[in-house]
Amino acid sequence: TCLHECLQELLCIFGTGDLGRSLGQRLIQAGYRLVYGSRRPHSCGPLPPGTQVADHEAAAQSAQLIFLCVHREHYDFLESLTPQLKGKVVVDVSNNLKRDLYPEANAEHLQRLIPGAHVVKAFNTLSAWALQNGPSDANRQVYLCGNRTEAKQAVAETATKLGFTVVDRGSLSAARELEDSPLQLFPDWRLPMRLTVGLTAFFFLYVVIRDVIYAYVEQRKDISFRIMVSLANKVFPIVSLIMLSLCYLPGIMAACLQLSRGTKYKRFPDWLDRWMLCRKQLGLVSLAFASLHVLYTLIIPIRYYVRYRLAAITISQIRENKTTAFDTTMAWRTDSYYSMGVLGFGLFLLLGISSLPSVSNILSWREFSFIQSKLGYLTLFICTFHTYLYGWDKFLHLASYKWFTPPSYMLCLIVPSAVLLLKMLLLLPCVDKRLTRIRQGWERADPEDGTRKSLLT
Ligand SMILES: NC(=O)C1=CN([C@@H]2O[C@H](COP(=O)(O)OP(=O)(O)OC[C@H]3O[C@@H](n4cnc5c(N)ncnc54)[C@H](OP(=O)(O)O)[C@@H]3O)[C@@H](O)[C@H]2O)C=CC1
Ligand SMILES: [Fe+3]
Repeated sequence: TCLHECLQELLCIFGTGDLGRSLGQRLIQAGYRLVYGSRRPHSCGPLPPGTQVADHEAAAQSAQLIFLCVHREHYDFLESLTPQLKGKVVVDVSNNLKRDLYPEANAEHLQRLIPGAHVVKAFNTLSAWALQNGPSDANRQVYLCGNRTEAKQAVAETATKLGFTVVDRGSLSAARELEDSPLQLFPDWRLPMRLTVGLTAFFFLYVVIRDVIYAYVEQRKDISFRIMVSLANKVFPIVSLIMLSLCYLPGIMAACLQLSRGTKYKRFPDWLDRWMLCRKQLGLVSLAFASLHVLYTLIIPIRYYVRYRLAAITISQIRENKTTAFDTTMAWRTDSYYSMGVLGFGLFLLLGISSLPSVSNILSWREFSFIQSKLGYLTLFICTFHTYLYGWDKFLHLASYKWFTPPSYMLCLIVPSAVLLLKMLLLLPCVDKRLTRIRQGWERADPEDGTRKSLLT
């Protein structure tokens, strides 16, 4: 048994709660020997088979590596264990319920409590559930940080044996960041979401006032039922088209900045940087709204209101014994409008698919930028054209401007039209040549001046 015991390292876990049990089970499966340290070693419920349990003192004494699976609020009891913990590696796995709950990171607080021990922060980004199920593709990484390299190495070795990939994040001062990371709520999505909500609210109010309230005030007609489908199907494509243009606007602005500065070695303003970094999210929201537009359009024929109107028109024509003549222009107009919509949406799907990491990873940089830039502008152009076709001849009719306001789709066309116009200006041979020279660094390259290169190459 001595050989057996000497080969298998003995580890210790403080705390017999959810995480303590799950972690223990994994450690046993990986071939470690394990002793739990508990306040009540004789009544702590079922533990993974093959483990021992002792009081904190005895457990700490017997192992070199101790996982602390106890909430931060209860750390105080460790102070009395100072002699047993001297020189030991103590792993802090704790998380907080909220950001900035304490002035100090849990792991740093722990290191101050037991200065003789080597504290390593690790495993906190995994859940007890993930540990129990073993590492899966989506949850393979263990982040760790600590002040002592040997201590980190010991923890990294254990994590590797459990099948995780270890990412070293540096000294214990990185603990705060590691503790904050499970509490993050889609940080990259904040700006795009605010924009989406703002634009949606604005255009919704706009169409409610302009369509529903206007009809009520001017003609005493209640068409509020239109909010559910008709108005929704105005707001979604409008927001989608604006968001798609907003994807491409920062790139154009960056090019204009570079042109006016005559160099690429100068940092962009912060807001532009942040805007560029959320282009993917802007595009995805836009794609989601475009899909909604497609679905809403598909249900138009089964709407009660539409079927009622169609039947009413047909019946009145039968009664009056009349037939309306076939209008070829109308056929051309509606068909090209639908066709552009379908084409635009198809290209848009392609853009969305190629932005998936598994797809973009197999594309070369040139292929990726061809799809995202060339096909992206083509998508924007087709979707804008689709909207112009929808307006057709209404742009010049005074009757379309109720209360001197343009229809919502005309209002929204301003942004994509401006983006496309600017892009065409940038494609003019003389402008394009100058921009290429700036981006190749041939023109007034002064690296002294700038701290960062542009995101666009
Ligand atoms: N659950 C999860 O998915 C994850 C949890 N964590 C972190 O792991 C730690 C433990 O979480 P979890 O296992 O869920 O919590 P539990 O409440 O399930 O377990 C905590 C354990 O701590 C011990 N304990 C409680 N009070 C005291 C005290 N006053 N003094 C000493 N020991 C005490 C108890 O063990 P005993 O009775 O044997 O002494 C108890 O079982 C937390 O810091 C948490 O943030 C991190 C990532 C994921
Ligand atoms: Fe449309």
